[in-house]
Amino acid sequence: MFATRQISSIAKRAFSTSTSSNAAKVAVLGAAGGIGQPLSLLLKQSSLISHLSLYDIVNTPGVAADLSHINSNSKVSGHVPDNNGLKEALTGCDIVVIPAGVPRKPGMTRDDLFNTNASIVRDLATACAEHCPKAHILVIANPVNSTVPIVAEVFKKAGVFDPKRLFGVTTLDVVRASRFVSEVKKVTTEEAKITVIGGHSGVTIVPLLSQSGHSFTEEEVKALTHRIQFGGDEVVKAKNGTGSATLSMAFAGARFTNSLLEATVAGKKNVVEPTFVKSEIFAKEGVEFFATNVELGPNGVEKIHPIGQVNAYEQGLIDAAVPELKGNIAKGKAFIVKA
Ligand SMILES: NC(=O)C1=CN([C@@H]2O[C@H](COP(=O)(O)OP(=O)(O)OC[C@H]3O[C@@H](n4cnc5c(N)ncnc54)[C@H](O)[C@@H]3O)[C@@H](O)[C@H]2O)C=CC1
Ligand SMILES: O=C([O-])CC(=O)C(=O)O
Repeated sequence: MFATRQISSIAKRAFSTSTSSNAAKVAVLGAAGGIGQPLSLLLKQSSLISHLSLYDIVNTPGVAADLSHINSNSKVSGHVPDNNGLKEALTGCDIVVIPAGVPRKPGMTRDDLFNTNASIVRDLATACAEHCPKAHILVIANPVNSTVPIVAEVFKKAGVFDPKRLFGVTTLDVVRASRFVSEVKKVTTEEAKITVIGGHSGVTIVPLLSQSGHSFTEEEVKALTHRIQFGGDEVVKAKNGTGSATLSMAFAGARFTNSLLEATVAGKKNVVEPTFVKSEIFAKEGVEFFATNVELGPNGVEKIHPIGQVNAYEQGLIDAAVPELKGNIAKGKAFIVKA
């Protein structure tokens, strides 16, 4: 009893109270986890964040106390479920980033996480729809191809869905693609900007190497495509049962969040990031969400870029991705819209 009361009073405490009006309240849900902690550390460095609100079912008071000693200008608060912790974490939020959920172990697919993560994401989305219905929602929790449709359906049910404000975070795929291509072509990562489209699992990850400006042998294309599609598996295998990518994901999640902050809070123009959003590109094939490069603006999605020119090999990859994506999206949707 004493311990619970003590934790909740610490949990509600906000630290380092300087704020700026030209900055946003950003919540990280799952903030005490493998991704959540380094992501929160990276976001603590942003001058475009006035309040960093950390929520998890455990340990956020400690994470918040620790981060609050960093002398950047944002306030940090830590919240756990006690005493309306989720409501306090979310109220007034401009951006909510969701890395809450279990990671893979070797031998699992991302879809194997559905049974556990679907309900976690549904419940967090329900709270967002109630307490910060206008916030931009950035979904990291896997399987992204299904968790993004889950958030959409929860928001639709609550009558507050704005497709311009819902993003599946696929940034890690382009981060990996850039790094892997830079290694093969012996160029800097700035010189290796790779478009990746589709979704975020296996064959739904479609790198468009032909658009990079580099030339590749057929073997290079096949090897790079496979490595980009299954880069997550490399980390899962190397971590040997202790989780999946956390540090590179935190880097990628911070990159996307910072880009969105630049577009929404700082008014920067021509901010483009790849992301899995509601899109017309394959809507006729029954694929409601699709990742392409997206221009971000003050209200979130400003303009969805078309796929552009692809070669026959890439067209084959797209043809394999579309039915898989369709199934993943339908599964997420059906979890909320019961027949
Ligand atoms: N989109 C992407 O590119 C990537 C996605 N991921 C996914 O991100 C998710 C998180 O991965 P890790 O941080 O490594 O896992 P983790 O297990 O280290 O951390 C997850 C955190 O979520 C918290 N959590 C669980 N249920 C919660 C709830 N109802 N409310 C709030 N917090 C809750 C846990 O307490 C834990 O602190 C996984 O689903 C993983 O597959 C991982 C890497 C890349
Ligand atoms: O592979 C996983 O399960 C985590 C993930 O999404 C990634 O690293 O791309």
